[in-house]
Amino acid sequence: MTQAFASDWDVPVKTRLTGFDLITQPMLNKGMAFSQSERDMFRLHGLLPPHIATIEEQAERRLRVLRAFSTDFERYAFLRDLQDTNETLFYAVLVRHIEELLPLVYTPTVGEGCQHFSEIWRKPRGVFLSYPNKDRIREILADPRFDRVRVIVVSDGERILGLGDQGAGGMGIPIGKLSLYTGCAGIHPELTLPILLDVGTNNRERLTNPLYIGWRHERIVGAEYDAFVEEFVSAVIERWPDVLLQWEDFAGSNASRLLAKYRDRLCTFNDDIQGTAAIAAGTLMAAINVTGVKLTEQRIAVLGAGSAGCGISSLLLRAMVDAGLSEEQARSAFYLVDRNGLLVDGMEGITPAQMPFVQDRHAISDWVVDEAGDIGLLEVVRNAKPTVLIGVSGQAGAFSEDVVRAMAEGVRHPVIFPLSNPTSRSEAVPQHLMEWTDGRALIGTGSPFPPVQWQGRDIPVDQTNNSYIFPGVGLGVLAANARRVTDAMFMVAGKVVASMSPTATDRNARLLPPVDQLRAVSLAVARAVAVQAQADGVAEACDQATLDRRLQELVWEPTYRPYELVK
Ligand SMILES: NC(=O)C1=CN([C@@H]2O[C@H](COP(=O)(O)OP(=O)(O)OC[C@H]3O[C@@H](n4cnc5c(N)ncnc54)[C@H](O)[C@@H]3O)[C@@H](O)[C@H]2O)C=CC1
Ligand SMILES: CC(=O)C(=O)O
Ligand SMILES: [Mg+2]
Repeated sequence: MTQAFASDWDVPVKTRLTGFDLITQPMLNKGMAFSQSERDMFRLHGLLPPHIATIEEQAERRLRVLRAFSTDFERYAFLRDLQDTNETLFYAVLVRHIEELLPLVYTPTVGEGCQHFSEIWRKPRGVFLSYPNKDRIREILADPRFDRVRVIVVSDGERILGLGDQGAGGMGIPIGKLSLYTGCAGIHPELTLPILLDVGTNNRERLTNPLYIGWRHERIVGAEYDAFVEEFVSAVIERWPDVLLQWEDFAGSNASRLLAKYRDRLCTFNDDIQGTAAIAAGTLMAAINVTGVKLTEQRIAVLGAGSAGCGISSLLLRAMVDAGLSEEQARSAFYLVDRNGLLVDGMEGITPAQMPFVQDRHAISDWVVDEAGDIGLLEVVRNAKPTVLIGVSGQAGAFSEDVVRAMAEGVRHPVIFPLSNPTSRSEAVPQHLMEWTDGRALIGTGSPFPPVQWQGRDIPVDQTNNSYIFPGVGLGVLAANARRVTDAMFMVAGKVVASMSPTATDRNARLLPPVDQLRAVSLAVARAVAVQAQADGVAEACDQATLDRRLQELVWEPTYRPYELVK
């Protein structure tokens, strides 16, 4: 099949496939939308009912079925099946109904999809690199079907959202993330490849489930794990020297280590560290339009000092330094709280990523704490009076009434972002946050929530999720032909989202553009990221017109093109 670009929607797709072979190819199948002449040419008569449908009609039929299911998990399974049957139609439905479908193909329902991946597995999608196949990685990736791949999302399934180790079921995440690359940024599905590094699982439920599809073995760790990942990355570089590799949902200990190891060897980033940082920073910048508290005056408490917590803190620290603070002043504005409480100097087990954010014991020596001297989130909030509270701990309800009321006593407009996914792991429910702060909270959540009701009004809840960032970063990298991904590219991505915030012109408006504008957001992010890549010297310089043309060529619209038979 030839590559489809937006600009050549009327250029015929050339294929040798006919009959059943054609309609069972998800990327080529049009179902009942094959025209009469295509049915003649490709010997499709009898394989399809006689009616000739439009894509709009097909989309409507699928939507009716989707809406008739009683659970979101059934809807997830139905959409996965559609994606594996007729990919163009899947994206046509997704793009037209992004707000309704995003919670199904992505968080929260994708979490359930990963937990039950083995039960609903039907057709192969992407690549499973299982540890017993460690000597066949190059052979597997050599498949000509992957010749056009330009973006990979890879996971080892160990930290799936806030749901922990899902083993091979973690494949749901790379598939879901790449669906957003196409749905939000228009990157053609053929350019994307989901990969699952199946290195075992320590999840007993998965291991003892007779239907489990993965390698039935406990996780390999240490030198064996590192050698496997090294083999994978080397094979990727050899197969696709210019590919963009996105790491997703690796456990904290591996996430930052692997990023540091590989970020100078290929074009790569970790979405949980860097993408999350950009959307948290962008949403905070939008909140500043409302609160009027400058970035340099913010005090930031973060619950969960893992990949996302340290990534967010690092990017915000950089932004504060850019805004005029010294590094030391900026560091002192962060209060990172993990399982053992506030990170303070001298604490055991501090990781390199946490190190810049440990609080000086002397600086907090006058804090009022209980007799045992424990410094948990409540003590931090009472003493530090944070202006911003961010949750990336995966601990449902961790922003308790005590914590939130204490925060609301200390600041006029508490900025509260319970970012953990899926919904069941959110640190707070927005309606409670509104009630406990007398309507003063500015809220952003990782997963979608219904509007909050306050004083007779419905107030939308903004989804502070890296889905506002990574599709656009990917598109920008591809358009610029960037060789590396820099931190500045994420900073600019966050700023672009903030610049598109409705609060930029109306202080009473919501913080983020609504989800149904994700395509426009991704395009704006892509443009800025591509320009930043050039400024950072990781992409060849090109003029704006060239960049715009490349972006236009890359953005695929899910419509059917005419087909031509290759004899
Ligand atoms: N909204 C968004 O776009 C994103 C949300 N997330 C969510 O953030 C959460 C964390 O993700 P990562 O940072 O990648 O995971 P991680 O495993 O690297 O970090 C989680 C941290 O929370 C700490 N933690 C666990 N229980 C705690 C407790 N009771 N009190 C304080 N800290 C505790 C852990 O020790 C760990 O350091 C997940 O639920 C994930 O879904 C992650 C990335 C993006
Ligand atoms: C959104 C995302 O990347 C996560 O929850 O892991
Ligand atoms: Mg993630």
